[in-house]
Amino acid sequence: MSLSGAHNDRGEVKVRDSLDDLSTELADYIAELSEASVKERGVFAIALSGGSLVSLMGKLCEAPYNKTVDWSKWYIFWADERVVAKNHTDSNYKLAKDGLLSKVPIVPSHVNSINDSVSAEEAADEYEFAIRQLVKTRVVSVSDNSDCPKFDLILLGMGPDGHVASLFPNHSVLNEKDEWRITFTLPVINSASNVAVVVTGDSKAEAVHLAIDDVGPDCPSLPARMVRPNGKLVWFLDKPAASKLDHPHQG
Ligand SMILES: O=C1O[C@H](COP(=O)(O)O)[C@@H](O)[C@H](O)[C@H]1O
Repeated sequence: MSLSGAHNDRGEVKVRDSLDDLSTELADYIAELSEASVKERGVFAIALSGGSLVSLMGKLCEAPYNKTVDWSKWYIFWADERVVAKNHTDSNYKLAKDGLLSKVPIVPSHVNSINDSVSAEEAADEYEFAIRQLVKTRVVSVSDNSDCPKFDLILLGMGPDGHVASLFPNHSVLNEKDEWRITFTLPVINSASNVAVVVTGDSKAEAVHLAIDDVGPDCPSLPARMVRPNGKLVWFLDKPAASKLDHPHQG
């Protein structure tokens, strides 16, 4: 059984029975957004995270998606990256390369990863500069309200503590208004046309509840709750992750 529906002002919530169903739903969603974006803008600017997300995107490497998606129009970014060498096991670039990018015909020059041979600060500055250049040429759109990039899609996972990307609870970077950094800050995430948060497992159920349900002002700095894009927000959950929602069948 699959369920989906609007969940107050916290976006659309899709709950799937199995990881297999969730992966198919996610692949369909990404493929549809890619098609719409290529039709409208000629390109698809997508930002990835680390963790379990990449393996849940695995169906994109299989039929029919591997043949129907216009990979030549994809521009890849990372919403979350660690400052390590690109061949390091902690590298989100490596994770995506091994699990996705090496399996589909993405143009190598469209892959915007960090420079791993400079300091964290320099890498952050370079990454922001590179994105600004692509905003200038409209490979990445620009927000209607600020100079922030407006990615066609930002994909996030969430930790059991409610962190998204590398935005952890009670961290000062949650208040960042100007800098984009290597790990995207909230102004960048919230400027996207589409944001999907993909969460599985019962260890995340409480954080999912706190991020989505009407829980009052008790957890103001839960990063996942601060994801409120100008565009569309969709939650992809398996049943264990959705198990503490007030109305898991709402909508
Ligand atoms: O630490 C991180 O965790 C989240 C969630 O990862 P998951 O494996 O539990 O899905 C991930 O999205 C983020 O990129 C990473 O830095």
